[in-house]
Amino acid sequence: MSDLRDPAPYDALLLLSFGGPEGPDDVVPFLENVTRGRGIPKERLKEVGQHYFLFGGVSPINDQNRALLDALRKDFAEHDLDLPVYWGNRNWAPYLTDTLRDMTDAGHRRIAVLATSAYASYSGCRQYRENLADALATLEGEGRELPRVDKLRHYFNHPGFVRPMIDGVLASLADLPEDVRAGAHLAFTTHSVPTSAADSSGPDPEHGDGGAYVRQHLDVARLIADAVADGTGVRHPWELVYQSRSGAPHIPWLEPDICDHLEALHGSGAPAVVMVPIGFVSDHMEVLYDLDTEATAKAAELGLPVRRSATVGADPRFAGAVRDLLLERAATERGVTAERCALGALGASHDLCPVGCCPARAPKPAAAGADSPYA
Ligand SMILES: CC1=C(CCC(=O)O)c2cc3nc(cc4[nH]c(cc5[nH]c(cc1n2)c(C)c5CCC(=O)O)c(CCC(=O)O)c4C)C(CCC(=O)O)=C3C
Ligand SMILES: [Fe+2]
Repeated sequence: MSDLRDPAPYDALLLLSFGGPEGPDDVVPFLENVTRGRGIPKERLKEVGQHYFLFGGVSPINDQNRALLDALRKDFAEHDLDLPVYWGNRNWAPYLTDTLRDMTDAGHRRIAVLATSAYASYSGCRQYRENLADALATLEGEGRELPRVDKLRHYFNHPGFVRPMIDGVLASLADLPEDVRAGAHLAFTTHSVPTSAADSSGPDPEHGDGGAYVRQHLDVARLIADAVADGTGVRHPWELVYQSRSGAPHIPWLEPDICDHLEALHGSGAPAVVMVPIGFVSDHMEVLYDLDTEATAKAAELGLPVRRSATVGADPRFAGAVRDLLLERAATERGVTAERCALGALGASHDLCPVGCCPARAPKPAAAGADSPYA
């Protein structure tokens, strides 16, 4: 086996995700897990609970992760990569702490972690690192010898993440009525976060003006828009907009919201819109409710033709990207130089979050970064 196909020092991969309810009885306890200590207004929680109840209390995220696990295992098997893949969540079963305990007891000592969030931000990166630190602290308290966990770098600009989304936009454009297709706008959407969280996202030198969070999304949006122009011969106007705002109304969050944006586009004469959820790795509830239900109803009310393009989900190219990220990091840990695949203007992201990367409002221990209390 050539060096660059060797997973050592890693002996397992952990897929780390958000988790979601699997039935009506799970919805309230799930929301309590998500919002513990986060100061989200009760009204907002009731409203979000309704989104889940509309879908029988089942979030799509768990099945999406099961499909990704299958795709990863298939990809690893096809590439003679003999590495077990586990799954643990922040907010619902299988819980991260339980999975990490199982992994430790199975003898895994060096674990690579893939979070189902592609970009820098407190919610998308440091919060997962805090969850890893919490889980390690629990296992330490139980007297276990701790494994080392390394979080794989951000993959927003990895070709295996970007290319399936380009195909998705091309498919959505082709699905629009021909008379409105050429004039269609592309509305790239991501999760809104407080502007203070956006401004402090990424390493310190990238703070300010939306931080790494906004810059990374703009880079992906531009990449997709350029590739779509190459593919269709039409340069579709595009914008980066936001969705799924929560929090108190007096706190500023990233804007404009997708629904306001659809209204503005309609008012300025745009004939059609493709909504492109670049901020989401798979069809989360935010995609099914906020885009496919709410924003699509808004567009229907306006008489504006819209389509929502596919998320990456379990696309085999994404599974290949995960293998690539893992082998790249493994080589780096062994002191071997590996190619760091990245499209766009920003280059490959760092392996280890530096001190002060995506800071929390209330500092807590976070694993798998330069400020980790663990080895
Ligand atoms: C940046 C970001 C991502 C993308 C990165 C990533 O994927 O990790 C993300 C993902 C997700 N967010 C999710 C669900 C929720 N997020 C909430 C609340 C919040 N999200 C925030 C940010 C993000 N969230 C923020 C700043 C808050 C405010 C409170 C806080 O600062 O923590 C709430 C509380 C109710 C509400 O306020 O909406 C819920 C229920 C689900 C599961 C969906 C499903 O079931 O399919 C997923 C994948
Ligand atoms: Fe969220």
